[in-house]
Amino acid sequence: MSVVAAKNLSLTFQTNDGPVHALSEIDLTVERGEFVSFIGPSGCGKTTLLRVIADLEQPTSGAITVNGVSPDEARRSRAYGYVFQAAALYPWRTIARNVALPLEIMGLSKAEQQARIDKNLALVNLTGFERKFPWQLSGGMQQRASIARALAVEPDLLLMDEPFGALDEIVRDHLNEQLLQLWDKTGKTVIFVTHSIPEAVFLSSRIVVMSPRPGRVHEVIESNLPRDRTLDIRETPEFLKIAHRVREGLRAGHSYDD
Ligand SMILES: Nc1ncnc2c1ncn2[C@@H]1O[C@H](COP(=O)(O)OP(=O)(O)OP(=O)(O)O)[C@@H](O)[C@H]1O
Repeated sequence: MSVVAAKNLSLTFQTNDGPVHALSEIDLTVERGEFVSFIGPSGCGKTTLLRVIADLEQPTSGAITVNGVSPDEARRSRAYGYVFQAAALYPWRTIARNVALPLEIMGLSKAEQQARIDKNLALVNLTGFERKFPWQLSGGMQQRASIARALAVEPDLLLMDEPFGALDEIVRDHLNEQLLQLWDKTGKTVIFVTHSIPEAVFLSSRIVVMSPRPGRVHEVIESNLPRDRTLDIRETPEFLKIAHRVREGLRAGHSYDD
C-alpha cells in the first residue's frame, strides 16, 4: 500500500481577485520508507500539496489517500507529523514540554510522555536541553526540537515544509546530514518541500520537480545515491549529474511567461 496516492488531483482557491489554480492534475505515489522532495519555483503549489496530504486543504477534484485512507482519517489516526519552516515552539514552555504537547493532547500517561520525550530528543541530539526554553537555543536546535515534537506522536510519515529554509548554509548542511541519519535509523517516510537543488538531491530517494502555477508534476527523478551518504557526496559526478537533471527539469517546466 502506498503511503500517499494522488490521482488527478486539482485545487483551485476562490479569491476576491478570481480563481487561483494552485494544483492541476497531480498524479503521484509515495511508497513506504521513501524520502521524496518537492522542488519548484515559488508559488508552484508545493506547500498546498503538502497541506492537502495533511488534510489542511481540500482538493477541488481528484482523489487522494494517505496510508490507504482519506487524509481526514489519516490525520485522526495521527499518521503523520508536520514540521513547518519556523520551528513554531511555544516560548513559555521548555523544550521537553514543547515535545510533550501533542502527547498531552493524546492523553498519554506521564511515564509514556517522558519515555517519548527522552527517546525523540536523543534522536535529534538534544539530550540535556530538556529544561531550556526555545529562546535559549540556536535556530538549528529549535528546528531539531520541532522535529522531535513531530516524531513524538510516532507517525509513519513526516511532512516537512522547508524546515531549514531560514537557517544559514553551514547549519543547514549539518541538519541535512542529521536528518538523513534519522531517516536511516527510523525508516520513516519523509516528504520534504525545498527550493534548494543541492538539498533535494542530497536528501532524496526521489525528487518531484513541479512547474509554475498551476502546479503540475513536471518530472520525477530517481536518485541512486547510496543511503549512507555524507556531504562529500555533493562533489561526486553522480551527485552533479542528478543535480543537473533537476536544474534542467526546473528550466523546462518554467514557461517564463509570467
Ligand atoms: N488560502 C489561499 N487562498 C488563496 N490562494 C492561495 C492560498 N494558499 C495558497 N494560495 C496560492 O496558491 C499558490 C500556491 O501556493 P503555495 O504556497 O502552495 O506555493 P509554494 O510552491 O509552496 O510557494 P513557496 O515556495 O513560495 O512557499 C500561490 O499562488 C498562492 O498565492
